[in-house]
Amino acid sequence: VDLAVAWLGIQMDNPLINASGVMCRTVEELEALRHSAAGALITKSCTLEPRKGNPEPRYASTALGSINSMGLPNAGYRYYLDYARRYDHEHGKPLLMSVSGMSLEDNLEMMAAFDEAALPVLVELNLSCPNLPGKPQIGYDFEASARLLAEVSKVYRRPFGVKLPPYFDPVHFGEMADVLDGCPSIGFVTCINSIGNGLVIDLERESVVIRPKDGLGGIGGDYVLPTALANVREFARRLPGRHVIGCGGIRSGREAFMHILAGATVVQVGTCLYEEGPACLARIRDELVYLMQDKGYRTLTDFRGRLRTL
Ligand SMILES: O=C(O)c1[nH]c(=O)[nH]c(=O)c1Cl
Repeated sequence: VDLAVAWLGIQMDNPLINASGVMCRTVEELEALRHSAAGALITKSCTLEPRKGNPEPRYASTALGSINSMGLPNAGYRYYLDYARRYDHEHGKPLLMSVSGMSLEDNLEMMAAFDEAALPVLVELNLSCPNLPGKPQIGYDFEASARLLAEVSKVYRRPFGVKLPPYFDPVHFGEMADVLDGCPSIGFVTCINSIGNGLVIDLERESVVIRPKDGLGGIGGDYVLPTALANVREFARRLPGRHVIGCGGIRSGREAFMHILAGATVVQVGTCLYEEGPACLARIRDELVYLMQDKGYRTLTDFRGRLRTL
């Protein structure tokens, strides 16, 4: 069995990447990922200036997944750009960079800086952070998304990707696919970000479990798998010439297989990585190999996008 993937000019020996935000905020965390079984790694979404993020507790796990309202804590884009400058792109694993500006101007300033640096990285522009009080998710505003992508394409002259929030209606799948179809620079879409503004309740304490936003936060883990798979399949169908990165609910080789069957080129692991640590990537990789062997598949292309309908 061969798990190799070649896409958008990068080669990965397996399709597993961390989800942006998990185990990727500091150089130490990124180096731990680089030494893990990950096929590639992505940095925490960065902003123009460093941010402390929301007050804690801002992350909690449950039996079925996680809730977070981190508030974009990060070291600022210069820190991640510096890491990318020192990175051994030639011999190391591919490096992806997540960008999540607090405004159009901030996004343009950061993307221009990444363009100027001309590093062999892939940029994932985050349209879907659900945890900035008072700020709507760009990904749910189709005109704002189209404007942002048109402006970014002028300052960042290479293919890049977007991190999308989950959509829940075929009309919205279509409207966002039209926006992305109209932007030739989009080489990939990552589906999905956490399901925004869920509420987890601690029954004993009769209380919420995170401090920000009176307990509201993005939901990840088992809760989101069906929604993640639907978004992967719907965007892969609507954007045949672009890659889809599957993210949401992956905690074993089984869900990784499902995402690829639904059309994902590669997949990202979030909540499971946060809870279990980088060792889960080797476990998931091996589970995927065994599952492919059981099913008689030799490569990912043997089944990618071949989800049967009834
Ligand atoms: O609160 C966060 O930092 C955060 N949390 C998420 O679940 N998704 C995001 O894109 C971001 Cl930016």
